[in-house]
Amino acid sequence: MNHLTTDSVYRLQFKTAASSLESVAIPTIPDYHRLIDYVTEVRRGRRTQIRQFWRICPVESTLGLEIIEVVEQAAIASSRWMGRGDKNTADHVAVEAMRERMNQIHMRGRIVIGEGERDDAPMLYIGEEVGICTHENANAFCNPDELLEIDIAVDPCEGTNLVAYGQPGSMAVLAISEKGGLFAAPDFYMKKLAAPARARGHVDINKSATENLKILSECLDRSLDELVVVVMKRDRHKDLIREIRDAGARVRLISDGDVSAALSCAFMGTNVHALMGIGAAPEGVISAAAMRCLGGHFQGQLVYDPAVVKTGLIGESKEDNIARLSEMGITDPDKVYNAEDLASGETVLFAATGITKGDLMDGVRFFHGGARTQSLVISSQSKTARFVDTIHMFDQPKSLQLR
Ligand SMILES: O=C(COP(=O)(O)O)[C@@H](O)[C@H](O)[C@H](O)[C@H](O)COP(=O)(O)O
Ligand SMILES: [Mn+2]
Ligand SMILES: [Mn+2]
Repeated sequence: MNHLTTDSVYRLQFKTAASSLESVAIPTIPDYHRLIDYVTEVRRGRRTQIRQFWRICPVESTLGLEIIEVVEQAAIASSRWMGRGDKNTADHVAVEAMRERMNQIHMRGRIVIGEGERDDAPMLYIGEEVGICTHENANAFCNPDELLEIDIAVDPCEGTNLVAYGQPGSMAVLAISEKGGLFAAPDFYMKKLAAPARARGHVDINKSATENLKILSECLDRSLDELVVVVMKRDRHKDLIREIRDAGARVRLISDGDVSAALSCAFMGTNVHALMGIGAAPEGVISAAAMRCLGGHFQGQLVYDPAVVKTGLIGESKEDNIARLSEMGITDPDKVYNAEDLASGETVLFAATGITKGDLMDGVRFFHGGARTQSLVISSQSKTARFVDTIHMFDQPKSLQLR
């Protein structure tokens, strides 16, 4: 199935006796007589009784590009509030900009991770439908039934404090998959372990930090003191930080922004070799989406015991938290999720634009009449990680800066 990328493949739509409209991705426009073979092949040998071939069209050819604009617009809006000490506005304007651009895209989207499960957010709330084909009058300009439903996880301003105080590592970010392809993470904390692809499946969240560092050192062919682990600077991580240092590795403390840290693990040259510790679960799913596409290691485990994390997202009682998880269909609260569990869809797309400068992307830079952004778009289908450098012209700029 391929509906999410910009690659030059086609979508064959057909009707069967049992279903109204279905579609499969095909690599080229085939000879008419080969259409049935294609459908059978894609459906892994299940021969399908085609009642009517509907049409062959390019896959959603603009989604990959438009999604870049979604994160770019959110980042630009937020970065106008960089360094102003007002995290709420930096967040709010990013949400507004992201939503506005998203609603211009020819798609049927649904927010599965958004602006808070509990805070009655008016925009990009969980369950909100986005995309032009979800509008009330959509029938006037598109046939919503022809479009695949997609799930979207957003964090329009990941690292609101970082933006407010001009610190590195904030970004506008989202992940997309077909319906059901992203874990609808509750507003809970999550213990996380991210590491480079070479350590994938070797390190394990169930092992101690000391054991994982030894494994990491072997997998990466580095001595322990050549390893750098990112940990969020929180009281809950005091023991973890001591253990990492005692093992001989070095710790890079961050105040916020663990999505950026997880992503950094997947790229050599960032000097980040692991992310350890507890952050928010929704950010865990977004990180997992990127790591799944990049082949990096990511594991997450929900934290529901207030004795482990006392502040923030979760309730006062462990039992209440387990009950809340169970209401959401999470019957094994201790389950360790791999990247493929958290972003299980056949096709996964990840996009981020730096708000402030980070390990992988520059932040938004304004100039007279415009701005320059750097983004990263990762696609599981095309197996690409594209760094996109964009000049935005707001009005008639006096000059365009090359670098
Ligand atoms: O830093 C973060 C804040 O995200 P945002 O609210 O979108 O600006 C995330 O990267 C963390 O994963 C997480 O939200 C944080 O660790 C949880 O909050 P805290 O209680 O401060 O640790
Ligand atoms: Mn966040
Ligand atoms: Mn945020």
